Amino acid sequence: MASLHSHIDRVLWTQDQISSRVAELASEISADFEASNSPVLVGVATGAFLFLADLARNIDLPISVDFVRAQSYGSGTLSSGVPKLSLDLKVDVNGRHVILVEDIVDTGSTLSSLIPCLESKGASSVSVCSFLDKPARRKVHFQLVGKGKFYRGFECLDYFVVGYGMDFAELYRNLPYVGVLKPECYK
Ligand SMILES: O=P(O)(O)OC[C@H]1O[C@H](OP(=O)(O)OP(=O)(O)O)[C@H](O)[C@@H]1O
Ligand code: HPA
Ligand SMILES: [Mg+2]
Repeated sequence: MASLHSHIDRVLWTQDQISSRVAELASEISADFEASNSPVLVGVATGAFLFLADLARNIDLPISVDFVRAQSYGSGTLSSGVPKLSLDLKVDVNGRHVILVEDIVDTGSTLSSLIPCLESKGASSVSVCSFLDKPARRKVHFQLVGKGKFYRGFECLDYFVVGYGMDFAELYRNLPYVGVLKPECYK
């Protein structure tokens, strides 16, 4: 049977490169907050699930973890521009520092919709930690107010990438590295 890996044209970040960068991001976050006022990591499902799990395990603070859901890509490679959001948090973020954890910032519309929602729930700051940032595709520039900070793992060139949580048509999220599919697999 053909391997999942045979669908990949090019690996952009290997498993080792990912784990060392995630550890660096976690150290930066650990240094930026006090244990007495530690952040809530809010993962944006589904794409952030692996990054959130790895990041959280490397943070040396008593953090809380929760999820929101956002969907704007469906089964293609283009954003609808209007993310469907589900914001049913279990953790009360009122008066807490929130870090929104994303797999990728692409057009910016998902974060531009989510950040004001977290602010309106009373978060004392909203930061973003995204594994990838693809500035070449940006259409909406998200704003971080006050102490909000943008942590980013790697800058991504203008490729539609898969792996480490990121999908094409709900597949390939389980690849432990990030790569680009062979052209025939995007059909
Ligand atoms: O900056 P943007 O253009 O808004 O793109 C980024 C968002 O798109 C992807 O989610 P998607 O909507 O595909 O849902 P998923 O997380 O379930 O894959 C990705 O996980 C980010 O959440
Ligand atoms: O490049 C991407 N890959 C997978 N999902 C995405 N969502 C936004 N951009 C991407
Ligand atoms: Mg997502």
